[in-house]
Amino acid sequence: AGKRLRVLVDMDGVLADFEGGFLKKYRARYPDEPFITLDDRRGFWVSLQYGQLRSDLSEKAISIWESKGFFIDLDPLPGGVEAVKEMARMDDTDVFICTSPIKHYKHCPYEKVSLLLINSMESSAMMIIKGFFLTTDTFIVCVCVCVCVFFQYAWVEKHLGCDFLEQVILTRDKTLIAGDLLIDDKPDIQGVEPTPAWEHILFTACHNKHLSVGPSQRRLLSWSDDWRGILDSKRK
Ligand SMILES: Cc1cn([C@H]2C=C[C@@H](COP(=O)(O)O)O2)c(=O)[nH]c1=O
Repeated sequence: AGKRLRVLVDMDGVLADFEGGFLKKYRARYPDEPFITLDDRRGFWVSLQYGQLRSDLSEKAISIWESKGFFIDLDPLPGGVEAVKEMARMDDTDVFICTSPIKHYKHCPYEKVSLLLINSMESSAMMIIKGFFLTTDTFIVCVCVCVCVFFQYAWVEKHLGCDFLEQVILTRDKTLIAGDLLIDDKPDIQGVEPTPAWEHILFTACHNKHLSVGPSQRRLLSWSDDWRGILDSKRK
């Protein structure tokens, strides 16, 4: 058998409709605040562009994807789940969901919930657990991390099934992950590894579709584009 092909697929913006889900929830939560249409989106970081619109809007934007169930509620992008399932069935092919956990917690509304949780659970076990954390808010941040990360995992289980949880890689540095292809909507994927093993296929999204990319950078315009041809081009 030939060498096994390893495909890394990003979640937000590639399989899950982060931008659409964000705009819907942002407008619902802040109906009187200015917003950026998907056509006007430029640059990967939503928080940055909202901050440029008005400085306080960055934190308001962040609070949206930190809110309960944001990730699990995201709609799948057309054809993504089907494509990943087909890859997983292909001979000599392994596919992993390679996604970054969120990094901001200061607005996580779970702070309130977890504070009640902690104060109510004054059991000995909780006292021991709390003892491990320097302060209660370290513990709160950890609760937030778990909860937010849980919802990112939960999306995979909901749309790809629980067996697929085996294929999830959560990392803030994708350059460390060995694979042949990385399909991701983020134009610049930086990390500690200057020469990552994978070829980055730029998945077209509202925020990057106007970007002119180098001649060597291949794009996948959507999941109805020829992703099978891209995989085949990497098979030895
Ligand atoms: C657009 C945007 C996203 N994020 C978080 C939320 C989910 C992860 C997705 O990262 P990815 O795995 O797509 O590289 O980044 C942010 O933290 N700030 C932002 O402005």
